[in-house]
Amino acid sequence: MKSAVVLMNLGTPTEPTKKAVRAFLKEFLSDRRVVEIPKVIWMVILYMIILNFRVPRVTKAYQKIWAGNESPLRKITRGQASKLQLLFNNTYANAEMVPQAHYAMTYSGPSLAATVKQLEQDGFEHILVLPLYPQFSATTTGSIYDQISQINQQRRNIPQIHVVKQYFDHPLYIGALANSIRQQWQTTGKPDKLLMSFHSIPQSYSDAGDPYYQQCLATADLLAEALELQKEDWSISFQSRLGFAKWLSPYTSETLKKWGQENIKHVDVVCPAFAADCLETLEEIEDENRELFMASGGENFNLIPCLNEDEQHIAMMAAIADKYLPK
Ligand SMILES: C=CC1=C(C)c2cc3[nH]c(cc4nc(cc5[nH]c(cc1n2)c(C)c5CCC(=O)O)C(CCC(=O)O)=C4C)c(C)c3C=C
Ligand SMILES: [Fe+2]
Ligand SMILES: [Fe+2]
Repeated sequence: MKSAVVLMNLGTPTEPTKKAVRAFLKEFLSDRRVVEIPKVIWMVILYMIILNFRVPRVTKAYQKIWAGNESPLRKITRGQASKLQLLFNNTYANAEMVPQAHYAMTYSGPSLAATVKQLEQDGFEHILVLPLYPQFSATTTGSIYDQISQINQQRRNIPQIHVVKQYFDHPLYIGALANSIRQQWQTTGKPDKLLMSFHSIPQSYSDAGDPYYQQCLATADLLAEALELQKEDWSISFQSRLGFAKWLSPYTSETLKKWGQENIKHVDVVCPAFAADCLETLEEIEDENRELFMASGGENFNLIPCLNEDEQHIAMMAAIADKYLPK
């Protein structure tokens, strides 16, 4: 039986231009899973404010981090799929059983719908979708489930698709994160504080039952335990909020500012909710938040890279896939 694994991430502009950033934000922020404000009100805010005022600023930010001819998120996700393919090629004794590794994006493409269509045409009977979001949120993985439902609605004979809902507490994920942090500490030394910064979501989504917050806390506790950290050695915070409503807190920017003022000199930041470096890590943390910390008294700031194409990260993906794929 031919099987395939589709790694999924959020999506990203095709070019660092206002036109491409606008198209990406328009598609992403029109998803009702992402923004739950009543549609008519949100469309006015989106078209009058976000697409006019946010696009120029965000385009400049993408220009700063652009990697050659593409966005880091796309480059890294494609690299992850290639590395996963290599690992599959090297570990499956029976060549006919080697799964194919692909990648898709929820927004901007390559779309899951087009990827599944191609896989069906190529005779793949078993598809595993692995959203590269360790912590489940309706705003991210939930949208991927929606896209699979849409794919099924368009067919009489639906494809066999499994989805990995979450892996926030997977020992190989925690182990890979701990290893990447220890590696950083071998070169720059142990910091005064380790900040585990997760992408935020609106507080109201969490209050209404989105399990993301609890899963972030669980990841953070497991990571601290794996690193044998004491309570005073680390904190959790939430970044990348948009608009004026309350989002999950404490906010990363406020935490770093406060730490600088409290005479904490050396801080490392790790972003466990991101499987690949992207705008939110390379620009928001590496530039904006570094500047905030330094301006408020900090002296040494390191952003620990996301797991990206790290060997242990790819091995984790293969181990997760192995549980679902036919033997
Ligand atoms: C407006 C609501 C948003 C919610 C809810 C949200 C949740 C969420 N997002 C990620 C992962 C990523 N987000 C990225 C960029 C990004 N996120 C939002 C908004 C929400 N995210 C915006 C508007 C943007 C675009 C940039 C900006 O305008 O600031 C990215 C990076 C994309 C890239 O191209 O590099 C990722 C990855 C998670 C994990 C999450 C909830 C758990
Ligand atoms: Fe986001
Ligand atoms: Fe951001």
